[in-house]
Amino acid sequence: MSTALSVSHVSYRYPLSRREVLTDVDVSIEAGMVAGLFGRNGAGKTTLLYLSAGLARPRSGTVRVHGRNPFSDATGLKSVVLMSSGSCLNRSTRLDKLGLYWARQRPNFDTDRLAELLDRFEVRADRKENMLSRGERSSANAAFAFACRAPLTILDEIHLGMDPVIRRRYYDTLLEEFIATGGTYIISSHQIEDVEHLISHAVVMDRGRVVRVGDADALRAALPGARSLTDVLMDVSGAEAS
Ligand SMILES: Nc1ncnc2c1ncn2[C@@H]1O[C@H](COP(=O)(O)OP(=O)(O)OP(=O)(O)O)[C@@H](O)[C@H]1O
Repeated sequence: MSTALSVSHVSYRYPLSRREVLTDVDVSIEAGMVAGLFGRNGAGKTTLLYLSAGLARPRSGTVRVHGRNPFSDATGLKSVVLMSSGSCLNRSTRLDKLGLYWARQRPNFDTDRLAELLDRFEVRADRKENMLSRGERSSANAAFAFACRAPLTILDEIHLGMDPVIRRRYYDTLLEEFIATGGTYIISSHQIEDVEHLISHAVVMDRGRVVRVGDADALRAALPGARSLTDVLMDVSGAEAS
């Protein structure tokens, strides 16, 4: 089995900040799985995903996507797509036109799939990003992420703002894409119960460190009485159930 994402001894501090937000992080995600990244607010999840997508360079350590450096290697960069619920798309270009542009930049981009998913998520393809509601923006981002058909797809809290109907369609699409492409997907979400049944591997972060990693069933089984990965998260962060 090949490794989709390999993060070794990565530490990171934001420019102008003196505080290290990632400390000696080691994560390895095998290709062809859906993995979940969990942790409390400020744990460092988005920062880790940012580095994994080559959007910043670690202060120390290495990040590899399918063996390539996503920060400095154009092939590595095209092997990964990271989308969140915020503003990820060009604001002033119609989504269908933007899809044509993305197709020129990304080798596997599927414009027909983009049109199909925008329709499924009820986002008009003739809209520009700056005309979308919060939930529609998340849905458009998800449609672009899936249409990339990248070897590694990273979805960072992308469900935020989606209504329950669209959210269910989004999770169904994730499963459908995974089965159809055999690609690797990393989902970061605080709604652990929503994604727990989709993932086979989990990474749990706490205060800039990876504190649990491995098979999701094994992580649950290792904690006596744990019914979900939320219990594992509560345990690692020393939080008491209310
Ligand atoms: N641009 C920035 N400059 C300085 N510090 C930052 C910056 N962005 C994030 N941080 C800090 O880095 C730490 C990790 O943030 P990050 O966004 O990676 O956490 P997270 O686990 O994704 O949190 P959340 O679940 O709240 O989204 C936090 O303490 C945050 O305050």
